[in-house]
Amino acid sequence: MAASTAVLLDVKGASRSFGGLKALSEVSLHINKGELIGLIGPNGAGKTTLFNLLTGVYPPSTGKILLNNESVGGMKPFKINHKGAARTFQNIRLFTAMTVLENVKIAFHQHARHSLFSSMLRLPKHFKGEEEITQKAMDILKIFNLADQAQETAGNLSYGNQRRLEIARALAAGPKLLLLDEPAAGMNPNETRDLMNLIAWIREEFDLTILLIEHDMSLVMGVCNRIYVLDRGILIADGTPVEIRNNPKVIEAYLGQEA
Ligand SMILES: Nc1ncnc2c1ncn2[C@@H]1O[C@H](COP(=O)(O)OP(=O)(O)OP(=O)(O)O)[C@@H](O)[C@H]1O
Repeated sequence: MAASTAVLLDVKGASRSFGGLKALSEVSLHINKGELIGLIGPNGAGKTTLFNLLTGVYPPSTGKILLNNESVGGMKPFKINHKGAARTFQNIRLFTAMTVLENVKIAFHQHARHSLFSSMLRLPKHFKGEEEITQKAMDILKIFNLADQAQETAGNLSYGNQRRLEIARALAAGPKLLLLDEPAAGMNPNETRDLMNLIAWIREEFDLTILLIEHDMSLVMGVCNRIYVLDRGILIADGTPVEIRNNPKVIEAYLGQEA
């Protein structure tokens, strides 16, 4: 899909400190609607901190975050989620004792239209809502090839499938912006390739804009339109995959990590 030039996410000079540590310094970046953008950088560069600011886990110490032209910096996570930003976590966060289907349904419930009042009173509208949610959850599980395991306990899924279920849950919120924190971590090369194809596909299918943190460089280079590079809290580069691969600052940051 050709990315339109309308800006969906605009980060202006965002900083975040923890005590004396500046985890992010004056970071400015933007993502246009429909883009698939990579966010890379050595360990401790501030990638997850940026996700945490974008999703309301922490407010920025300074700076602005605009989602669809609306200032969302400092809003509570559920509010930003309702405004259209959903994420997955580096460490998988599922309800491991519940079924695969229940995991997705819970995510839907947070966005269900039927009111708390009708749910409490178990009005007919409630049951209609339940049926609809079950159907929608099953539809998403089908896309992720998890429908056959809908009644399986989530904790029993393979690691790769647990990661896929996390993304399925994030999609239940009907996001415009999907933030994926190392979605392929711990996957084998085949699982990783399948996942990347799936991410490219859901972007089209759900009309998504995606920001992806990933350590696997070939993977980021293969799927992303543009890439931002953080190092020690500072944005040191942005550009196309080819530009980033040849950028001396990026090469130095990564060599510095290995040294
Ligand atoms: N809640 C917190 N309290 C204190 N320090 C924090 C907190 N969150 C992050 N940091 C610090 O901020 C810096 C950036 O961490 P962050 O997790 O954002 O990096 P990262 O690029 O995601 O790293 P990795 O690739 O290792 O996941 C690190 O020095 C980290 O220890």
